[in-house]
Amino acid sequence: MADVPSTYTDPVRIAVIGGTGLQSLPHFTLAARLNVATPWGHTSSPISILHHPAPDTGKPIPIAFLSRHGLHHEYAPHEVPARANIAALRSIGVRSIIAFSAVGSLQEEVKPRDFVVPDQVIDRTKGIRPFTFYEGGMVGHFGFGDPFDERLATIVRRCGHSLEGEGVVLHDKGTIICMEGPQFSTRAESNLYRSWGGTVINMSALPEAKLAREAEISYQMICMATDYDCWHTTEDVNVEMVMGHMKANSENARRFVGAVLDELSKEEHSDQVQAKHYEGQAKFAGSITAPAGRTKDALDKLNWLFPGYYE
Ligand SMILES: CSC[C@H]1O[C@H](OP(=O)(O)O)[C@H](O)[C@@H]1O
Ligand SMILES: Nc1ncnc2[nH]cnc12
Repeated sequence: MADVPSTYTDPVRIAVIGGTGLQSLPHFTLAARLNVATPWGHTSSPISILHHPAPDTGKPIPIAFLSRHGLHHEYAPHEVPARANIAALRSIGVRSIIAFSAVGSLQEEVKPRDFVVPDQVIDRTKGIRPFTFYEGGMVGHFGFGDPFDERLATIVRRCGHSLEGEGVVLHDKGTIICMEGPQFSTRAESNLYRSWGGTVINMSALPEAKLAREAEISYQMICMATDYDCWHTTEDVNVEMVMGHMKANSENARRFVGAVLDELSKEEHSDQVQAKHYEGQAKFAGSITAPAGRTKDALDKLNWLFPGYYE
């Protein structure tokens, strides 16, 4: 462990944020382990740089891996330093994130161990988590009609379907209810979310997805159902249940993520992986504050994230 490099000079374009029960990607070669300090503090775990052979050229492609809740699951959902995580990933070059999440199912047809590639989110966090890079003297407004990147989702879905019949069941769309936690929902809440059309529920899609959008990073969550929350006739959700299903299906989760990384490592996805379609958006979205109203503190922080964007 001690001789793993603590720096990595090439840009790293693709990252995986691992969630509950997916705290590492053991089948990859560890090339470096980075501790990145950002103006928003430290990341929830060191960033592992993993080498992954591109299927078309055999060339090693670097992948960044970050554990959302820390190496030992020590950060509760509301304590995850999401701004530091996203800022640190952007600072090493990341422009595409595959984020993994263990979720409760709000619909009968989404069974425990099924995968969902969601396309919508309903925000049920309570405003206690820092949720933007733009504050304290710089205002930014970003479109969030589609909270995930549909182009990335298309690739992810194709990879998931290619594994179907080998233990992977995939639902192509779904609305995540992102609740505050750390307590699970009441039965009344769970039924309310079902009536709203919620497909699955977690505690971590937000602010992660919002911050990725502000950072011009293409972001898609892959969810794996671990329980039926508390609306179903089966046993109410508990941690043992979540961890049990995650453990039992972790090999499929890793195969799914591995297939996505294989695909994204191909040269043909180079523009997508670099999120060329988002490039420069923050420059305009964040220019609403006239220079006279910008504070040095806000400018310093945002110029760390986007060198040269703002004066
Ligand atoms: C341990 S159950 C609740 C916990 O699991 C999910 O974590 P993640 O999204 O990081 O996989 C959920 O969001 C909660 O944080
Ligand atoms: N029922 C549930 N509610 C919120 N987050 C979850 N993560 C896994 N199961 C969950």
